[in-house]
Amino acid sequence: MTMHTILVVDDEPNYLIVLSELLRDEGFEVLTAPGGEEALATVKEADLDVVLTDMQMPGMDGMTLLGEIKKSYSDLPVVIITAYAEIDKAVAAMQAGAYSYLAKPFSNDELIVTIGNAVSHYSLIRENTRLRREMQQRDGFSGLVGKNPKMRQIYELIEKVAPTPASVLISGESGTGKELVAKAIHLHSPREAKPFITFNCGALDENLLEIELFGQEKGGFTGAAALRKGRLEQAHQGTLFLDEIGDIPLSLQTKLLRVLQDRSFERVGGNRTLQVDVRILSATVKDLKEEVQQGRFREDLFYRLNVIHLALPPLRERMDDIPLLVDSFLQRFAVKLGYERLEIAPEALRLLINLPWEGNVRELENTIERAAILCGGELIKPEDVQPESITVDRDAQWTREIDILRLIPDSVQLNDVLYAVEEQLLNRALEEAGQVQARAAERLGITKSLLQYKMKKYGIKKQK
Ligand SMILES: Nc1ncnc2c1ncn2[C@@H]1O[C@H](COP(=O)(O)OP(=O)(O)OP(=O)(O)O)[C@@H](O)[C@H]1O
Repeated sequence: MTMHTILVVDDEPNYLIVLSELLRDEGFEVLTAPGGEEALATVKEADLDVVLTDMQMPGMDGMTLLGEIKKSYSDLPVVIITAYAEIDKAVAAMQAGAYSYLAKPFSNDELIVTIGNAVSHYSLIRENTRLRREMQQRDGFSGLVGKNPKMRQIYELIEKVAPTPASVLISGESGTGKELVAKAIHLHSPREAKPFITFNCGALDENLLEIELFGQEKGGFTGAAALRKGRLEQAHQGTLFLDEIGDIPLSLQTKLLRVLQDRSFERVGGNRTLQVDVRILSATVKDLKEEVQQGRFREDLFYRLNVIHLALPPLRERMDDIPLLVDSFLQRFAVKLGYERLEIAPEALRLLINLPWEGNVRELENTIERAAILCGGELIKPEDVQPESITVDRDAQWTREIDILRLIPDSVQLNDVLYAVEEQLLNRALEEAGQVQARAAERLGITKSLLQYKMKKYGIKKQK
């Protein structure tokens, strides 16, 4: 067990001895100071848990010492000892930030309880600060990778809201990690061991959607052959994650609102009212406020879902996280593809850092997976990097019209042909685009950064 250190400050040597002995007997480590100045020097040097000081002392008195300590060590608890007749001074000390006071004469028990409370209070503050610092240094949280300040704020919010029953609305562009965030909230909540059920509100037609979410009674007016429990019931005692909530039809919004209000609902085709214990998380790429204004989304439902709002930043607003994300994907795909080693060449990484990433982290993840396959293991090179937004049209008409092979002499090296063709294509595209690189890249269906990389590779000089 760690020993807690108390600094006792008093100009009366006998009193100092008595207090120190008492506290030592209780297992505290005790340092002493005969006055305010000496005490301040000790505060700066020692790792203290509590300062216990007399109010009245010659030179720097207890009140001034308190003020000085609070300037630099605002969390360190200071307990003031006052004469019973000077209770007004004790009140002033409390207002100035003292943790507590002891009015003379006080009993041993009073002293020990007050100091014990101050020690526990400070330990809690220190633990919180340590956790916060640890969190600030983290590279990720619960499967989410990234240490950009915007992501760190998200981690902090997740930690705060996860233990509560509050409904959380997660917004963000496609591929920003909304589902991962929902899972992290569930995993840090008291419902962690219970089901996490996802329901995609935009996937099916209206009737099927209702059955899928609320279930269906056997027989009833729909004549269903068997009873079917919906996702809502499957999530009982756990978490229901409503993905693409902005797509849920208006007709189902009323029924969902009731679930949010009192956790009650009826299965389709029945009139038995059932109760369910679920926490509701939802996600949207749409601006739900705008949907409310357009009359497509119920305002009361919006407020019920949006008790806490978590807005995920697009990848382009946290480009500094790309190397970390790439690193984690490299590790994942090396294992998945059975490679002993998988790394990325610095030029290839540089290419990735310059792309717009409209598909966010999902697009980056897919790009790395494709590059990992294309490179065949070990090292991803710039030519292996082909983001999703750049697609290859294998059915293009021209490939069927021209017999390219007729133009190529027999027994040539594959790379010689590819390099020659690539170089000529680059030159032609640049010429046709009036040397405007962005336009040339667009004609070729590659990114500007990749074009620049290839120009360097073939020694094609910039004309503009
Ligand atoms: N911060 C992140 N760290 C690691 N992987 C991430 C991160 N964000 C997203 N991903 C990965 O990107 C992919 C997309 O994430 P997810 O499905 O959570 O996004 P989404 O915002 O819910 O997308 P959509 O709106 O299209 O459903 C997943 O494979 C996920 O693992």
